[in-house]
Amino acid sequence: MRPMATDEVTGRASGRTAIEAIGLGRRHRRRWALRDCTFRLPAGRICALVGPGGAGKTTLFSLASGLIRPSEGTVRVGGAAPDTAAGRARVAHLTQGKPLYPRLTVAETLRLGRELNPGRWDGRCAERVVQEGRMPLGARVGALSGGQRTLLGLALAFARRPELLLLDEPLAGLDPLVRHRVTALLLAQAAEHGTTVVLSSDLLAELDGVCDYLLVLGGGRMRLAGEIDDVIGAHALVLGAHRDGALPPAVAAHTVIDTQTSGRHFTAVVRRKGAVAAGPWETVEPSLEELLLAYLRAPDAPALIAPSAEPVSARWRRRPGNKPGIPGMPRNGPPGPTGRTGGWKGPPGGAAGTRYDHHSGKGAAA
Ligand SMILES: Nc1ncnc2c1ncn2[C@@H]1O[C@H](COP(=O)(O)OP(=O)(O)OP(=O)(O)O)[C@@H](O)[C@H]1O
Repeated sequence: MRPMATDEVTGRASGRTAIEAIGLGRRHRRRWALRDCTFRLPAGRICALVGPGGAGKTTLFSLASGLIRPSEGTVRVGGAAPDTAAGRARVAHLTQGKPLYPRLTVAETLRLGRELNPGRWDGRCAERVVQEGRMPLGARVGALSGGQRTLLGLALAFARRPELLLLDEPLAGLDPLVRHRVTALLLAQAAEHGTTVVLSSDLLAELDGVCDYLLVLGGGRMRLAGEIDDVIGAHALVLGAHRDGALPPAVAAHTVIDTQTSGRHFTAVVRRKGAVAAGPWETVEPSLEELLLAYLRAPDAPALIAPSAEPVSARWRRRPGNKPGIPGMPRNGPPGPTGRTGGWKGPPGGAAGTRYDHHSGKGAAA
């Protein structure tokens, strides 16, 4: 089950934009941490930011929260530059180290949060999150568990009532039960306040139940962007027997992202060019984890930016040399009744033919 609040709360129907990056890049000396990064994140989504170590996730967060400035290109949060007062008011950023003062108590930390955020501090919200973590108000921050520190960081972030919450590896190092509590709280708070959340994580399997939007970075560039359902629907997982290591021509005719072989059997993740032809193989829909692993194993696979993730601002349309639409993808249209732009349904040919049953690991007729 994917999360979601109603369209009214999330702003889907209005087609609002949480983040828009155009040609965004950041260089450290001669090395690019992020390069030519162009995407849009619609407001109201719970978005997974995925990529291998060093892909540029932290750099993207730091640019979107105004901690650092771009070396090239632009990024806007809710239409404002991140390093302006309007931008800062919209964004809360929980960095990987969750910087908290270990000598302060929980109560002192919340008081400091209120003093640093005059006029926009929801103390009740902060206290509710702290209660959820069952942490005594008099406890020193340095004595809290990792999960409690994460919840305290989230309490400070939510109490600022941001439109956009950036969470860098919030689940790292937490045990499964605490991860479950943290994500449940996060989803409940985001739904209640209509907050857009971007969450980086290596826990690929767990993202599936939490997020409805996907950004995948690799080598400092955006490689996949779009609604998780749309991105998954554009691919197929094909399982069968190979002949001398070669995929059947009807399978190889699609854009092969990754192939794994075991004995005489292959498993291939392909980006479909229409429906995968029937044959002596099984075609199912990949799980999010299978899709992400395929892209992480194949750093040179072509990028896929779904229409909903294509910038919509005039700055993008006016950009010199910009052609309408991102190469290889259909053009963005106005938001439809569900807020989806352009009504993109993935490549022609409908669904992959069968759906993957994640519990049995088998394909089932759609
Ligand atoms: N301040 C800096 N000075 C020099 N290089 C940097 C700096 N910050 C980041 N980099 C480099 O930029 C690249 C992207 O780093 P970034 O931290 O954004 O990646 P990441 O995807 O968050 O990685 P991880 O998942 O390991 O945290 C890396 O090669 C990193 O070494």
